[in-house]
Amino acid sequence: MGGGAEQFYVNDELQRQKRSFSFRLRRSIGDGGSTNSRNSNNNSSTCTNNNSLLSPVTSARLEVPSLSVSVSRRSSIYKKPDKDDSGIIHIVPDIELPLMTFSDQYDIEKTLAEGCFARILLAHHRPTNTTVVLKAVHAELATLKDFQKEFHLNYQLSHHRNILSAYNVAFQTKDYYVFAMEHAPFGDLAANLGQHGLHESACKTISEQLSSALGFMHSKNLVHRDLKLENVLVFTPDFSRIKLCDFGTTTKKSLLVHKVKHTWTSCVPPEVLEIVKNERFTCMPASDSWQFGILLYNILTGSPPWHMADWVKDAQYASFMKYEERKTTKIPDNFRRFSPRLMRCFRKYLTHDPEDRCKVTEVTKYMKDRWVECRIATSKSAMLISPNPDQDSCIYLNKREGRLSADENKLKLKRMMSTYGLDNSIDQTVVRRRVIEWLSTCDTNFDSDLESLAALEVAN
Ligand SMILES: Nc1ncnc2c1ncn2[C@@H]1O[C@H](COP(=O)(O)OP(=O)(O)OP(=O)(O)O)[C@@H](O)[C@H]1O
Repeated sequence: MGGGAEQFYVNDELQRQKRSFSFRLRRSIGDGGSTNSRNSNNNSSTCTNNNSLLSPVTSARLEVPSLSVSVSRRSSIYKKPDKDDSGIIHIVPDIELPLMTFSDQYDIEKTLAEGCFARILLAHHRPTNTTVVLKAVHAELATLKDFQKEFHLNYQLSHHRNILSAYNVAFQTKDYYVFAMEHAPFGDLAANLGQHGLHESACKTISEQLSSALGFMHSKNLVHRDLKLENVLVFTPDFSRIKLCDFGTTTKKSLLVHKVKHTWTSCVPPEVLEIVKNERFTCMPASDSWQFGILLYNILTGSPPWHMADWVKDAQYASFMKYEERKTTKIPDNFRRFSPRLMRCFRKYLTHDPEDRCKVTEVTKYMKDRWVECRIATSKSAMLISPNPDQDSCIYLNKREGRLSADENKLKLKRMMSTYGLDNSIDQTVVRRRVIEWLSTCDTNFDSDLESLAALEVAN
């Protein structure tokens, strides 16, 4: 950046794969570093780095790690973390942030969102004629170290196709620490969800991508810690490309942390809910697994399964916990719409004890199964199911039934009854004869009708 505002990095090896405005990936990583968590005044990992890694280049280009290269080719930066967790990704470099104003290089088009700590701005980067999103973190709400850590992790994780790409561009203004990232044209999952959730196939697509992103982070011994609808960005209307964002609370596994502030209580795992204020606890990937389970339920239904994972205060959680611990076989009402296979999956993600919780990638084993069933036809909660004709709901099935002709319905009923050994073949001739006899005893004026019925019988 130097006198200018941006920082650009070069990696000859990846140049071939660069996008239209892409750049080259820097490779040098300093020694030592420090990490602080924005939300947890604790701070847990300690690193320092004296190298200023963001060496400027002269051309005005934005840099983002190429997404078309597989992770395995990313040599030094993405080498598997050592057994002692000293993976290089955990070393947060001290980045010198040049002071500038937004208008030096950007036209701010609009504010996309105001997070708890940051403003998210849609901007046009004039020198490269590129639309970017600027995450402007309030300088009085975050330390420089917090900012450096979030930027560093986001940038380093950008190689995964389901993790938001950050450009290698960071600067500070009078009030903000700022870094640039790609724009998600369809906003976040919360904005795309609707009252009744999404179709099963969309949920499968989302969960597969998200579990892959989180699995990638876990393989680097990183825990996201703030998985929620608002932190999943949508790039295509059919959800075939979604990306995880917001690495402000991401922490190295096994470090001592404080609770994440400013999140939904429904997303807080039970073991974290139990922690008293200011107490610290060990950060484990199992908390991402929990949040993944909550998010999965949320996208399937449109709302979280309970208000908080406290079996004393929350009856819905209490009934799930009883079921999950096999103290009852009664499926909690709000889970009745799901197939046994998906219930098995939920049990693994939403196990009360974090030690027993599955890995975040477990969901991939359930992709071929049916997830939503019509089991709740008689339950009260049936009314909660989406009237959306694409939704796998009883309401939808009933509507569809209504469209079938009476004959088709009779045929279906016959087939179903014979499956259960209830073959009810009725001799129509006998029925008709009985009706004729009965009518003849009722009303002598019915003669003509009787005649026509008798004629019908002969014809049959
Ligand atoms: N690249 C992007 N493209 C489009 N929208 C974005 C992008 N990044 C963030 N947003 C929107 O801004 C919101 C806030 O972003 P982000 O979570 O990064 O900020 P934050 O201050 O860390 O939020 P919080 O701490 O409240 O979760 C997101 O939920 C999303 O709706």
